[in-house]
Amino acid sequence: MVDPPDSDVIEARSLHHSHSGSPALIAVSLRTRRGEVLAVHGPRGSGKTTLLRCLSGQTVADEGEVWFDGDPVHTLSPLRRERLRRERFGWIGPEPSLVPELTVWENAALPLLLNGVPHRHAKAAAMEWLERLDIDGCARRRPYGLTRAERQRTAAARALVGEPAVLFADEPTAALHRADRALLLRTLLAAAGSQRTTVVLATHDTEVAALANRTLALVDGRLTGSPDGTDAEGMAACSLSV
Ligand SMILES: Nc1ncnc2c1ncn2[C@@H]1O[C@H](COP(=O)(O)OP(=O)(O)OP(=O)(O)O)[C@@H](O)[C@H]1O
Repeated sequence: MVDPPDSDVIEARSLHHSHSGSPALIAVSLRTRRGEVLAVHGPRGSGKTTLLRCLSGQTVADEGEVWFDGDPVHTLSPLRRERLRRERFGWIGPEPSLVPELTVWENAALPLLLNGVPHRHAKAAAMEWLERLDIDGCARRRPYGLTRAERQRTAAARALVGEPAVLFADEPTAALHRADRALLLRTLLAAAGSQRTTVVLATHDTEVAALANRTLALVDGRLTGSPDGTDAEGMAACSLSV
């Protein structure tokens, strides 16, 4: 076996994955570094969601390896992978999937509450993120009746509240208007900078991908260009005007 990586937060080695016999990922290898924003850019159906699910341990690829901070993810039991996801990773998808019975702050605090953090601390942390996302005014409401942008901001707070080592963001702004996109992206990227959270951002939007430190292009399940993604330098130049 090849030595485990030491300084990379996430490393994927030669991932292959098929859905019902149809290949979605073909020999995908990549590395992330702590605190960087890595965009995986590709058209619809190119395999971005499948890749993020494999990297985050939601799916075990048919072949290949995923490592997190020097430890294998692909060999963990489903229970250990679930725990890893809950404790070290955050996830935000294109559609805000909130628990309808819980209030906005309870939804945002959920990862902490599930990890046994005392109620008072969990609420304070959730309120802080809701404030950063300018949705604290809705904290006591339930998701029903909120706009899609408000629900997505709540989902973003939930993804960030546990200060994850890695935030997986799968088309997080695809369903939002331009102004809402800017706030969400600004907050995600600021969080990455302030708490050294690594962000793996899947997007079909070149403007969004341009905000990342590095961009990898995924086409028909294959990464094009180098696995180190030396093809793009984004963040410093970005205007965050998306
Ligand atoms: N559960 C599934 N069952 C069967 N095929 C699937 C499944 N999930 C994805 N696929 C197929 O695998 C390929 C890659 O899909 P994936 O969702 O990973 O791509 P994507 O780049 O995230 O696309 P999108 O931006 O539309 O979400 C597509 O051809 C898709 O139709």
